[in-house]
Amino acid sequence: MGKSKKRSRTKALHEAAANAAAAANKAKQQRRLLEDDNEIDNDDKKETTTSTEKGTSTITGTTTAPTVSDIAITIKTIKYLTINNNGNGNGNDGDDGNDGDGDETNTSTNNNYDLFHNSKQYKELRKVIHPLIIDRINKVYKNGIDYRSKVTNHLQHQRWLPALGALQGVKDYNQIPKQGTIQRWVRDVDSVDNNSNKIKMKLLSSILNCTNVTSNHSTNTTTTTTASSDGDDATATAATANMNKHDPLHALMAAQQKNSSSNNNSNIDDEYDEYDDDDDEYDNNDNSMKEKKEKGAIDDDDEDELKILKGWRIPTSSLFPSSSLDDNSLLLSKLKSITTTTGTGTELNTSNSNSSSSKTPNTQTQTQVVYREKASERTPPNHYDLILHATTTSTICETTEDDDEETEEEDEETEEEDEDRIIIKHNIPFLNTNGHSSSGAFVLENVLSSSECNEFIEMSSGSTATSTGSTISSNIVGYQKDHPLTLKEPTGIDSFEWYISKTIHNIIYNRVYKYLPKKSNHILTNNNNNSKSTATATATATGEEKEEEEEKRNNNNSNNSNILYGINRRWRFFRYGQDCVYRPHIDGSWPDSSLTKIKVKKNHNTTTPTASTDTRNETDNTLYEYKYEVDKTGNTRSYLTFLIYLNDNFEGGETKFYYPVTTTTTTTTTTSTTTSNKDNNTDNDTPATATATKTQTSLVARGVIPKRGSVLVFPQGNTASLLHEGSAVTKGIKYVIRTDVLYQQQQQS
Ligand SMILES: O=C(O)CCC(=O)C(=O)O
Ligand SMILES: [Fe+2]
Repeated sequence: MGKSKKRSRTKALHEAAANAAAAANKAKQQRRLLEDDNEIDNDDKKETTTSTEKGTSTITGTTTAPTVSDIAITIKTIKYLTINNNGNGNGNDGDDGNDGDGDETNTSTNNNYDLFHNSKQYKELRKVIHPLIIDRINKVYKNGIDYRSKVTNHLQHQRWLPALGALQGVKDYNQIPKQGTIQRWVRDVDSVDNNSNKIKMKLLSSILNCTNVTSNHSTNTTTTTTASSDGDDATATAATANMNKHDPLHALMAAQQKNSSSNNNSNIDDEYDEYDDDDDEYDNNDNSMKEKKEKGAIDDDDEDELKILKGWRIPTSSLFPSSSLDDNSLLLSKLKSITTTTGTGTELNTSNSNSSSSKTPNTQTQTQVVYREKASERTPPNHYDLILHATTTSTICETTEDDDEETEEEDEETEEEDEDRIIIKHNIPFLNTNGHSSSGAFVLENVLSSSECNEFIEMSSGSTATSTGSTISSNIVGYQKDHPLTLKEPTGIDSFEWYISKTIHNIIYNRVYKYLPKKSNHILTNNNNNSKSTATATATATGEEKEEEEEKRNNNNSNNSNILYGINRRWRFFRYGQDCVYRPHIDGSWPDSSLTKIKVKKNHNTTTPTASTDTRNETDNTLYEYKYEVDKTGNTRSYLTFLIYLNDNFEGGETKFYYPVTTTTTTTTTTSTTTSNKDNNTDNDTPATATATKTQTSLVARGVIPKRGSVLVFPQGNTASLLHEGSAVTKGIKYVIRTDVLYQQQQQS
């Protein structure tokens, strides 16, 4: 590191220390002001809070005087009460004042403040509001400061550095965020300017660090340095090595600790709020970032925040495939039988629709729209409708209220046909070491044959392309563009949503069943607020409301054992064009989806499909309606992502995971202070050693290289918080199917 860098860091430390000292002194002064006024009676004093250890502030009922942070809260509260509410005392409305929710005033001036505290004219007012203040302190402390809402708020306003500070608070106070919250944070961080990649990585890594996956990968390094200088450098090294030099907050904390120990005060909650008071100053505009860099808070010279490792490839195996088995599979014949005879009557698989296989059933399977969500109603709004297709058979007309057209014989067939199939399960080594030992991420090789993959690609590609840019309005199967209104251009990741038939589900499920965990003890939460713009049918409540509902549901269910239920039949086909990337995200947990075929009435007219349901004339002119429902069971949630790779003849396009790795470096520095021994004319070295341990967390990215026909399975949501992306496809086109593995809460007897 250059000398000037070191100097600027030292300067930043001094500044931080000075700021901390000023804050503490100011708080102390205010405390004196309140006490000197004799307005805190003894009872109130007893009710104030004390903090026994960092991060746990409780109402103790002792007579301990307020801590600096109590006072800081008080000060902010008074500011709030006096300035925001004209001193009428109505501020005690449940708003936390300093919770970073944006309500704090920036217009307060020291003049107002001093006037309020010092002037006799406000004495009566001070008396009146004092109980309110105490009440506020108690309230804030009882609930603890919610650093999560601070993070949310800072991220929403693109205040990246304050967000980092608040994230540290979340971690230190062990405030585990909900799944939807983590997902939102990751999404918000995605908008960090690409030029500020360092801060972006830091934020992502901090987010991952404060999830309930507490342990990280970790490495230890021991470095021994011998310096024969005058000792100054060694002292400097030892003094700074204990801090994570990337983190301005750590520097600040260290400075505050130093300061607070001399002030005999070890609890300064405001250490996480260093940047709070001047939010605007730290907004993410280039100037402020530049300024921060100049102040040494962000060090460009330090090691990379993100280490990208070479992609991981499934070890090669010579056991399969058996091509004769592939070409006669029931799955293949089922796929080949699918035609689109509704709507315009366009035949989908012109080359295959007449192909005969020994197992080709006697039925014509058709696709039709079973659910449609208007482009403007999608989350976020899109230029294109969301269309869910399903296959239905035309020759078997059941009168049951069931969408599952298959016969029992077919069910048996699905079990028989895969007896010879060899599937290999590969645990993903880099997600299953150290801290991620319980991530349970794995790849199943050879779930689909090459021909089956090709058939899926052909089937999903359909005969339509949305090159006109208009929303598909027919029943024709085909990929659809994804173009959220917030973006100038489409994402380039086209999608096709298909509610697969029970037979297709059973074929795949039978193949993978024995490799899937049969039980999950995790609390499975639902999150319809998912990243890509694919919303579910029942998404009406807000994200927060849904999270609350979910939490209630989970609380009512003390036994969180969930048993394997099946694969979500709503499949999302994604087609990545050149350079397209599915940006870093954490997959959400989803409820089950179902399609019910309801016999409506006899009708001789042909009907046109409607938005959310579809009607169709069967051969006997019975009218059926297909009702797509989400969360019909009410107790089934997904816990694993199930990603099927349909091809691998492209470049790039890894499924890349980001995970924090903590490196602990112990540096022993030996300094020799040379004293001359005149008597025997030799130099006498008196070595002094200083040992410093430095812990640094950086983000590592490593991809799984797609292999055709294999399935990547990994935990979703906050069960593992696996941050990942579909990396850019650098050449060719990538096809995947994305669905989830569902688990059902066990009924209590
Ligand atoms: O395409 C990939 O490799 C990743 C896709 C993904 O993360 C998703 O669909 O949730
Ligand atoms: Fe994903």
